[in-house]
Amino acid sequence: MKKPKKRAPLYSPRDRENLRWLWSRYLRRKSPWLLLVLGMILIQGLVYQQFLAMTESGLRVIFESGSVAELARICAFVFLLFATRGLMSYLVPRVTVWVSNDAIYQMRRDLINHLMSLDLAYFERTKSGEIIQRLVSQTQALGVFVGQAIANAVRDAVTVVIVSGYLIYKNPILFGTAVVVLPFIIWTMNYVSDRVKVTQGEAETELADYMNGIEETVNGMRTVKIASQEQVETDRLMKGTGHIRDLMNRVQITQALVMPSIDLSSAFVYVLVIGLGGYMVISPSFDVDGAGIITFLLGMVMVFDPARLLAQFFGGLQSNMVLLERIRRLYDEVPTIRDAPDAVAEFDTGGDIVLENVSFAYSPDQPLFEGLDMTLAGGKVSAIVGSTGSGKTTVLSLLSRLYDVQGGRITIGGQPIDRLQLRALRAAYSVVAQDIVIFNNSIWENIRYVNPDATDAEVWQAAENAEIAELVRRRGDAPVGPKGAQLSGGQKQRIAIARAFLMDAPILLLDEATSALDQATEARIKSALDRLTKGKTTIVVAHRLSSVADADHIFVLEQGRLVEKGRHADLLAQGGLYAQLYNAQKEGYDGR
Ligand SMILES: Nc1ncnc2c1ncn2[C@@H]1O[C@H](COP(=O)(O)OP(=O)(O)OP(=O)(O)O)[C@@H](O)[C@H]1O
Repeated sequence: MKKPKKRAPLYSPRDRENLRWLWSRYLRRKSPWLLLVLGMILIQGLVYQQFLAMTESGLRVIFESGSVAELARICAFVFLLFATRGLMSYLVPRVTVWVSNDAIYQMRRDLINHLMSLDLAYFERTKSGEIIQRLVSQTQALGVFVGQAIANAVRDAVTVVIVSGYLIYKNPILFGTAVVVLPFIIWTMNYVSDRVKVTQGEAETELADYMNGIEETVNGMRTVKIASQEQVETDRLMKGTGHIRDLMNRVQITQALVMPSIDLSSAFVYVLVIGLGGYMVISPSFDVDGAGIITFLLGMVMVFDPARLLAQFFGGLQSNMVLLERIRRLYDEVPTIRDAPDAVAEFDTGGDIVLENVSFAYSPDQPLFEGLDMTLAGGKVSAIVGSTGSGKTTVLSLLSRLYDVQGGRITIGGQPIDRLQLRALRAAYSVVAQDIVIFNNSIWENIRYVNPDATDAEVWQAAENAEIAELVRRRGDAPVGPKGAQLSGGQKQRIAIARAFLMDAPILLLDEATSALDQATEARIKSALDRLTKGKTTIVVAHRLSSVADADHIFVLEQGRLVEKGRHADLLAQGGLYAQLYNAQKEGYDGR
């Protein structure tokens, strides 16, 4: 048997909570202004009521007394009334747009701050399209909703209430008969709202996927072209485009149902008023005249227009509830990596870095480290080697708390790193990472990024040390393209090395820092790096074992386990994994 479909509540508790959140966080502080808006809207509603009263008097003057002077007075008053309404129509949006734009500004600011505080893991599981969409289009749409839609809806509601009140006062029987269509209107609104809400949710998800797809294609254009996958990418994007078209059609077609149903009900009401109202004028048992009925009909017209807009507003409200929920959900994400309440900024940056019984997994079903112990001696060069995927980069990520250990602890100079202020901890590292982030700016600005307070001389010195000064001179202020697209891999790597020189932090993390350089450049940079690392705690991750042969300590990882440790010569003598890897590479270089 088919289960009866349960209707989702029109405004779920979560919707109500979201609205409360929006109000208390972004709008309440503007309450005096909003009260002013409400006052102006009330005036607009009263203008309509007064207009109806004036019309009725005017009609009586025409039909009964025939006084031209009286008629002129009424006309002047009606003009004044509408001039007042016009002034309010200008002032209301001015205030509401200002209030809403400011609220959206605050919301974007909070979102940006919140995003910055989130863990790296959040960005690894969230599509960037989704984040962009929240910050750009969803907040914008919400702003328009708050600034225009709500103000208009309040104005319409006030008009409906005031004019209806007046009509009830004038002719309750006629009004009571006319509002029998109300349940039909409410039913239509509910039906439309539910459908719009569901479809809007699907459309938002589809849009985020779409944006993400575009971003992936644009960023991966090199691979797309080399693999001749333009058609595949076109098809993929077109599929998303088609989905969005279909979903938007569904949303808008559903919303379009509102208008005809209201038109039909208004036709019903007009016929009723003319029929029943006309009968009341003709019949001697009612004290109603022609002027009263004409005015009543005019009043019904004046009520129906805002009522129709109100119904439309309720249709759109559901979409905005979806947007509000999406934005709000971002706040449900809480950073886990943050300063402990008693975190300290001072610590012995030159001390040993010790991993004690560390366990860590990116996902619970795939543990990487289980009880890893390592001592990376302060002031010395430690190398971490091992086959690909063995966990070398992860060790560096754990040291800088990009992720937190799930068991055991990491200390620097005896101080657990989760007791240190994050800022202070991260400022202790100069990092040359594998994934180098280059901004679409000049090379000079890219180097300076890590230390905006550095002097020109310091930036030049860093560029000289990293063997990139010549390129800086040649390119001048020219931007390097999105993500440094106009640079070679080795050039990007030298920018990263220059940054490390400029940071000049007490601990150096070098993850495959020179892997993209030719041997001559590598040799030159290495001597500069040797000067940089002197006396500093240095941790080097490298595949090319010859480049770490002179490290003070070498740690060999295999699938997250520490399998060997020692100096180069000792490890070779042991004849274990290190010796095997070294000999295999040596054979490769020797071309045998
Ligand atoms: N952000 C991540 N989310 C989930 N799994 C990850 C993530 N980063 C790495 N891994 C997984 O963790 C394991 C260790 O990765 P890691 O990058 O530390 O290895 P590595 O030794 O540095 O490798 P390589 O030499 O290839 O750079 C790998 O199996 C990898 O697939």
